[in-house]
Amino acid sequence: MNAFKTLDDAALAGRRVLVRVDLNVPMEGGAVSDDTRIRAVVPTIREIADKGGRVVLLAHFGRPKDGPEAKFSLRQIVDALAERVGRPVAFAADCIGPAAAGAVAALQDGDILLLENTRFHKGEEKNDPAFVEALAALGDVYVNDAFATAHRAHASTEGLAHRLPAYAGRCMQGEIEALEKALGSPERPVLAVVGGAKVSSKIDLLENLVGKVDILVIGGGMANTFLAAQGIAVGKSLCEHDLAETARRILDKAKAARCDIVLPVDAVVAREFKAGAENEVVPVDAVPADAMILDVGPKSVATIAARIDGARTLVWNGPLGAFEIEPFDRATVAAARHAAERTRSAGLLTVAGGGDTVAALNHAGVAEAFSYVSTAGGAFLEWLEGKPLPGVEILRK
Ligand SMILES: Nc1ncnc2c1ncn2[C@@H]1O[C@H](COP(=O)(O)OP(=O)(O)O)[C@@H](O)[C@H]1O
Ligand SMILES: O=C(OP(=O)(O)O)[C@H](O)COP(=O)(O)O
Repeated sequence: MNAFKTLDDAALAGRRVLVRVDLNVPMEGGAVSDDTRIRAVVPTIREIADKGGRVVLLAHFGRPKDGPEAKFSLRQIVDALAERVGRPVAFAADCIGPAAAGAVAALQDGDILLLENTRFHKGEEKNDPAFVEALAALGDVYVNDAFATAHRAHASTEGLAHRLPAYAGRCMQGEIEALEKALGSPERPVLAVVGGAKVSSKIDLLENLVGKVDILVIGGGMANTFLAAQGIAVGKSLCEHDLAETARRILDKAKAARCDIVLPVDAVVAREFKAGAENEVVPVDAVPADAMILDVGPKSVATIAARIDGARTLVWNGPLGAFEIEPFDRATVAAARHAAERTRSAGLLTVAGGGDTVAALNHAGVAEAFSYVSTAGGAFLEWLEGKPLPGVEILRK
């Protein structure tokens, strides 16, 4: 049972409906390379439009630092979105002000409009009341369908719910129901795999996670920070050296909580971040000073596979390597296929999430074989560690 209101409770006909979605999709060569997050919000968009609502979509894209930048523009998503929804989607070059107001005023019942990246305004991440007001002026009703961004207390994910009648969209509703069903009381041992590149925004949550899971495999860019914290030289690898103390604290907490931490013992290193770059496998304590770790090595993959064999539940966020560029996809693909095989043959419960993680599972051809795939990475992990998600909590009020 959900304590929050859903689209079943909302009067939508003739209303301007501000719908927060997560369109933070992976791109390659200017095109959407994995459309999972787009497809996830299509039911909500169509339902609101079919009920006569005027759909005004709010979303972020990437992490722009200083205002508008073409590479972070949602304009590049419009065609892919319109194609998946199967209807025209208009676009406004700003999410507040005259451009947005004009585009919203032009909408007829059932029309769909996407507003430019909310993060082009500093007020978004600050949840600034003036920015919330500017957004709220564009709508009569607020729907949050962005579970993957529900761990952020931003203007479009949290602030608006204070100002307008607020409802959960179908993706948000479905994610929470599915995660509660799958992981409400997970069978042990529970194995978590955490990798990826968002080290600073995800490392803190590992402190609670080690109290919830039996084994934590750390890979990807995240592993480099833990290796460096133990005095291992990681060359030019993606690594947040200033988080060494945090990493050491997490290792201590894990020991106290009897959570096994599994770090890579070998690595695939290269001197260039590009497909087909010359590479070699080295022990993690022999990374050349001018090279970077782009994947975990084969010995580490064998250890991860053995840990998967011993688990009853697997939760996964963050690729083990830079899977977008071959051959640095090998560990992620091998581990994903192994997990999928254990799901089929041994009833392992496999739950994975995150924009790039889902893309990696699709790349490995196993997303369908996992028990459940969430659109969310960081939000999924925070949900798992038992932390209230601001975007969800405000809907429950
Ligand atoms: N060793 C590494 N060095 C650099 N980037 C890495 C490494 N391992 C993984 N990555 C990158 O991490 C990114 C995904 O991280 P993240 O955004 O945290 O995952 P998700 O979107 O699934 O939550 C991918 O683009 C991948 O290339
Ligand atoms: O891609 C996202 O999260 P994820 O990388 O944890 O899956 C969400 O869109 C949130 O993005 P953010 O981590 O820049 O706030």
